[in-house]
Amino acid sequence: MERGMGGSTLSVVLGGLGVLLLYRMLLRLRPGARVQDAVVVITGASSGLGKECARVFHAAGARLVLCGRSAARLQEVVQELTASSAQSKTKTYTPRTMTFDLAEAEMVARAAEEIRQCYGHVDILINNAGISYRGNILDTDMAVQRAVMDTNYFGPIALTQALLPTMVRQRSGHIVVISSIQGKIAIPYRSAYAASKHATQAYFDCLRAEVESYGIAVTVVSPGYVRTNLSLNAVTVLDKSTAMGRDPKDVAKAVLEAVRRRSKDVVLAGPLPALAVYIRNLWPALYFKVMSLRARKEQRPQDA
Ligand SMILES: NC(=O)C1=CN([C@@H]2O[C@H](COP(=O)(O)OP(=O)(O)OC[C@H]3O[C@@H](n4cnc5c(N)ncnc54)[C@H](OP(=O)(O)O)[C@@H]3O)[C@@H](O)[C@H]2O)C=CC1
Ligand SMILES: CCCCCCCCCCCCCCCC(=O)OCC(=O)COP(=O)(O)O
Repeated sequence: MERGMGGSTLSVVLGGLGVLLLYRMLLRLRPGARVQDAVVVITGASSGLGKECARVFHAAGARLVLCGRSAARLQEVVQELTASSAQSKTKTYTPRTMTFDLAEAEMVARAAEEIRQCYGHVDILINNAGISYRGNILDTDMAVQRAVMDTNYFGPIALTQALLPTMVRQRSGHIVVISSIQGKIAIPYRSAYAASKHATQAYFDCLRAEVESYGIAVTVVSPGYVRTNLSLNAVTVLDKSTAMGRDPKDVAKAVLEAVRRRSKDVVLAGPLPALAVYIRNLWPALYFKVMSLRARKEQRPQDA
């Protein structure tokens, strides 16, 4: 009798898993959202992951608006992309550029207006620009905490809110934000950065629920280390973890795929950081212990 019940529980579980797998396979078979001719705005397009996103979305036939602080560096990207179009079979467009500092609220508002005027609407906004910061909290000025928040959080949400009404009017759109695995777990000596990415995750999770009924999708992408100059720009050395990180080309392809699939939350990290996200939620005491050991290990001699 008992064995019979055990057998039926097992078949219910296996049946459930089978239905789940089938559902996931069917989801994959759905035709992806169209990127050809879509108006795609990418921030931080002058280097690293933003530049690679520009490459893949350009090759997919998107009409790009590339944003950054340096007009010259953005023009270099435009020239590279235009040169690459010669061999392309897809219809491609010469990207437009927009120069502004995300940390300057007034500049963001003006830029949003100009971005809207480029093509009259925006289909996809990729909030990619960001800066890193490493340092212990005792030595970190409030000015630094605010500066990281301005670039990584307030700038992207200001741009998003300024472009949102056009998406609501057109009843379609897609907002992507490049967060970090540090939006889901906090590691020592990254207070400003991890806080800005946690805030990002929370804001865009709220946004997703609020705008779904207007046909607008929201994707939060949380990569682990990516081989770019992010740490170089923050700490003036390219650290080992970043140098051994994922190829930004692969991450950019995953962003394109996430847009096509209208994915909600994408983690692009190795097994250990991915496990850490679960441990943080399921066994916080263990996570805090591991982080405290890590903080001691990385403590600089003068802090000891
Ligand atoms: N590299 C990594 O290991 C990881 C990166 N990420 C995230 O990926 C995103 C891209 O970073 P990544 O490509 O690695 O780093 P890069 O330093 O190569 O690129 C950062 C981009 O952001 C732009 N930017 C920086 N500050 C501002 C500002 N105030 N206003 C406007 N644009 C600005 C820069 O443009 P310019 O200087 O020309 O203005 C640059 O194009 C970031 O959000 C980062 O947090 C997430 C996880 C891991
Ligand atoms: C026995 C089970 C133990 C479970 C706990 C495991 C804890 C493992 C911790 C792993 C931490 C990984 C951190 C990865 C951080 C990262 O990839 O950040 C990328 C960035 O966003 C940029 O980082 P930067 O360091 O340059 O600011």
